[in-house]
Amino acid sequence: MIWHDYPDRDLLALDLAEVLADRLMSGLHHRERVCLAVPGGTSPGPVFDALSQVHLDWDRVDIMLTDERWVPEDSPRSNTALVRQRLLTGPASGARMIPLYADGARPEDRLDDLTRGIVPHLPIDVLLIGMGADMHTASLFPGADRLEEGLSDKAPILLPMRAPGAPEPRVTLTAPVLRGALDTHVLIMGEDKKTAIEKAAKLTPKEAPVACLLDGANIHYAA
Ligand SMILES: O=C1O[C@H](COP(=O)(O)O)[C@@H](O)[C@H](O)[C@H]1O
Repeated sequence: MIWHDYPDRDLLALDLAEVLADRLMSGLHHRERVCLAVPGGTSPGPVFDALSQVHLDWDRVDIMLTDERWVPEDSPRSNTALVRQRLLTGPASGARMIPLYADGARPEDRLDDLTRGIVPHLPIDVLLIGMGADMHTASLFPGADRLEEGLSDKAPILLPMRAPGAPEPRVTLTAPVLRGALDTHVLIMGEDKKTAIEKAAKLTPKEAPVACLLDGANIHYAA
């Protein structure tokens, strides 16, 4: 882990947005298009606000979520809605969003379509990812029904996931896809998450799923 401490959450958001923008720009020097994967949940909003205002060639950026809750876009729990409202706005509105949700009663109904949409954009160039205090990352939750499959080196790209700690079914990128990212940034805020990530570094991914991607990852932290 490469640890980056920030004096407060506002500075973290501004500085991390700058780091991500730099990495995207350097990717765009070498490739026609770059892929940025981002988390949902409560933490990344301020980073999205800052990143969306940066002037770069957003028309050449593909954005996908690390995971999605199986809820329609008008739900306050939709990660897709968060990205549309806070990241795909201003200069960044030129970016293309790769869907991780489609109409269907269950994630299984649309998994193949969603996977087909993701494949051409891999590997992820820049990965921003979150973590819950229970050490889940993306929607790889401790105790989830398909966690073992999601952590396996042979995992498919995308898996449905159901877990005691998740109020609705999920879809999630799996460990090999997340580990395959060229550049990884974990965003954590609050003492409870600091304690959790330090603990996770000493556990197996089955016990602490975030452990599957900590090797060489940049951890961005503010209390
Ligand atoms: O449910 C989710 O939780 C994690 C952590 O979210 P936070 O609210 O504690 O920041 C998030 O990374 C993931 O994308 C999301 O679906």
